[in-house]
Amino acid sequence: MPSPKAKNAGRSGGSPVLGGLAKPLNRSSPPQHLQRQGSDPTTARLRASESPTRRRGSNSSTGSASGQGPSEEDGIRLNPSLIRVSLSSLLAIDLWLSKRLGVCACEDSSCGSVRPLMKLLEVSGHGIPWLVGAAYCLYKSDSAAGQEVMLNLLMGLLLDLILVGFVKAVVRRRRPAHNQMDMFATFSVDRYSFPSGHATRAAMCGRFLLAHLVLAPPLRVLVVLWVGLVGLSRVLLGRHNVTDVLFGFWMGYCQYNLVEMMWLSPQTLQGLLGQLA
Ligand SMILES: CC(C)=CCC/C(C)=C/CC/C(C)=C/COP(=O)(O)O
Repeated sequence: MPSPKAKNAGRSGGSPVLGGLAKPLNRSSPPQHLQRQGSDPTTARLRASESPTRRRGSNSSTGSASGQGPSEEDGIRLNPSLIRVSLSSLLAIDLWLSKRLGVCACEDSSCGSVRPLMKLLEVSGHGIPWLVGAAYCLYKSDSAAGQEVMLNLLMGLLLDLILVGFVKAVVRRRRPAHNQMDMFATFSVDRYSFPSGHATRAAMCGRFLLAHLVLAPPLRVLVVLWVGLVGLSRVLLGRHNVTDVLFGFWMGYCQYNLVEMMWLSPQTLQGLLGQLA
């Protein structure tokens, strides 16, 4: 039987790639007023090299007066679009992969038969069982160390709900189109998918259990396995994209650090209660 270890006791339309390159390509085409001066494309190109934009380019250290290679200015303009292209590509891969992995999204899906198992994992990472469970253990615990641990777990769970709700409300990323919105007990922000609340909770609670309960090695492995499976089930059920879950894991991991920093010791608690009374 594990015993608690108290802290004090120890979709956009066009191709993203084309979108990113469109601007630099447009810059090289001759301006309209130059084209009007002569139909000869060579003359137009020569006159284009005299335009203020070109002149500025030729003054730069890497210079492109001869029209060879990108200027420094081109480099500066290319970098942000390179970042944008990389992000768009990552997003496209994320959407594609998440759609392919959503094999339990409905009963008719390729792995629809394992959907009940995935939903069981969903319940195991839901906020309500965790809150009720922690409150019950707090009530039943007859040692100060146990009460301290359960109180801090409760605080962590509430903190998780607040932080995830805040990020979801700010980012407002829609859930995947193939998701069936048949989850039980959700808040209004839970129509958004970034980050996965189940993933943050699983990561935070997993770390919490490993740090504060004395568990036999097989049980420790089971906790880590459970965290991973809860995250995987979010994608298989079609509830989330892969990045929602990965970010959720990272956020939950950091949330645990926050819980440790804000750890309520019996002394702090007594002080707080004393101030309230
Ligand atoms: C006492 C109290 C405020 C309880 C609320 C518990 C509750 C309804 C939590 C929501 C859990 C939930 C459905 C999160 C969504 O998880 P995702 O992984 O789909 O983001």
